[in-house]
Amino acid sequence: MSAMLLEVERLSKSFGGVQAVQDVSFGVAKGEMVAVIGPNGAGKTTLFNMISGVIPPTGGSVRFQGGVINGKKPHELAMLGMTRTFQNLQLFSDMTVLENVMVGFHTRLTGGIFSAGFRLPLARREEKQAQEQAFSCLEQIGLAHLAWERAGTLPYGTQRLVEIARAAVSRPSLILLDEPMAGLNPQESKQLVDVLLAMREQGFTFLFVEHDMETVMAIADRIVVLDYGKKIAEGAPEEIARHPDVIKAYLGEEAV
Ligand SMILES: Nc1ncnc2c1ncn2[C@@H]1O[C@H](COP(=O)(O)OP(=O)(O)OP(=O)(O)O)[C@@H](O)[C@H]1O
Repeated sequence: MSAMLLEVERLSKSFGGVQAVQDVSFGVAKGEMVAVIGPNGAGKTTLFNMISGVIPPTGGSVRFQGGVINGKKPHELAMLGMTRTFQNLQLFSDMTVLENVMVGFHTRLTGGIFSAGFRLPLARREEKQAQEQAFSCLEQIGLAHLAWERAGTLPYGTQRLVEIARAAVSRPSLILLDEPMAGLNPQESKQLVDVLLAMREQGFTFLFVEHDMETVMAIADRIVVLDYGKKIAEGAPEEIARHPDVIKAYLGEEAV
C-alpha cells in the first residue's frame, strides 16, 4: 500500500459520553519528525496512548510497518520496533545510566520493561552486546562520561536524555516522545533539541506530543493539530503557524 511507516486511520476513542479523539487520520514516513499539538484537552495524550498500545481505540486502526497493531501491548510494539517515552521520567533511579539504557535493549529482546528491570538473565553474549550498544548510544548522545553514575543523582534534563537513549538503543523504527521538553530549563531544552536533530540526521523517526511551540516550530517536519478530539490542520510549521483554524483554537491560550 503506501510507504508510510505509521498510518493512523480514523482513530477514535470515547470515554463514556466524552469523545476524546474522533476520526483522526495521519501518517508518519520513515525519517520524519512529526509533532502532535493542540490546546489542553484536545486529545493528544489519548491519541498517543492508543498508538503506543496503552489504551485500545473504540474505532479506527493503526498500522505500523504495514501491519495492523490495534490491541497490541506496548511491550509487543517494542519488539516490533516502536518505543516511547513518558511525560514523567520512568528511569530506575538506583541503577546506573548504562544499566538504564541497557533496559531498552532488553525490552526489545525479552518484551518487557519489568522483566528487563529485574534483570532476568540473558545469555552472556547478549548481555555484552547490550552493554556495548548502550555505551555507544550514550556516546552518540554525549553522555558516555556519565555511564556509571546512578541515574537518580543526575539533573532532570540529563535524566530525560537518558530516557531517550533508552528508547533509542534498540534502533527502533519509530520513537514516540510524550512532551519531551516538559520540565526542562531553557539550556536543557536547547541541548535536547540538538540531540533530537542529530538523531534525525542518523535516520531516527519521531512522533511527538509537545506544548513548547518554539521547539515544535524548530524541529518538526510536519505538524498535526487537534482540537476537541478532531484533526483541524496538518502541514509544515510555516503553514500551521498561519492557519486560521489553528490560530482560532489557540487564541487566548498561547501565541502560535
Ligand atoms: N480516562 C479518561 N476518562 C474520561 N475522560 C478522559 C479520560 N482521558 C481523557 N479524557 C478526556 O478526553 C479529553 C482529551 O484528553 P487528553 O488528555 O487526551 O487531552 P490532551 O490534549 O492530552 O490534554 P493536555 O494537553 O491537557 O494533556 C478530555 O476532555 C479529557 O477530559
